[in-house]
Amino acid sequence: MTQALIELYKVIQDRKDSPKEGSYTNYLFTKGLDKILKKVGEEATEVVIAAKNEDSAELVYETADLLYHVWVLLVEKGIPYEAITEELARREGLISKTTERPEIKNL
Ligand SMILES: N=c1c2ncn([C@@H]3O[C@H](COP(=O)(O)OP(=O)(O)OP(=O)(O)O)[C@@H](O)[C@H]3O)c2ncn1[C@@H]1O[C@H](COP(=O)(O)O)[C@@H](O)[C@H]1O
Repeated sequence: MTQALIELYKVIQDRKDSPKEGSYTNYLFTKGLDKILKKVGEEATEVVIAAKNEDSAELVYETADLLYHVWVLLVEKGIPYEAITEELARREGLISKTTERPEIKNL
């Protein structure tokens, strides 16, 4: 899972650095930040709708769409994927500590 997401981020970064004809990713970069933000919002809404419809296949499909568009946003904003993986790892550490100390669970 992590590796697939990292590979996807690298392909998106490569499209930004070396635009490719017919690339949907380059279409988004050409349109700019507002278009990318609109897509992130649309895809997030589609995730919510799929979940409410109890359609697992649709939920998987829309989640993949959302993850892709969020990665496009991060590349556009110049945020490396390591910033996300490190933040998740840091939280994993925090959650372990919280589990060991239930008295701070609600913090
Ligand atoms: N993971 C994705 C991916 N997920 C979703 N999409 C595109 O996101 C769009 C979402 O569909 P919509 O109907 O919401 O949007 P649309 O009507 O096509 O476009 P808009 O006019 O709304 O922008 C579709 O065109 C999908 O093809 C993706 N496009 C590309 N990738 C990956 O990105 C990498 C680079 O792809 P290219 O940029 O196409 O070379 C490759 O690894 C691809 O697999």
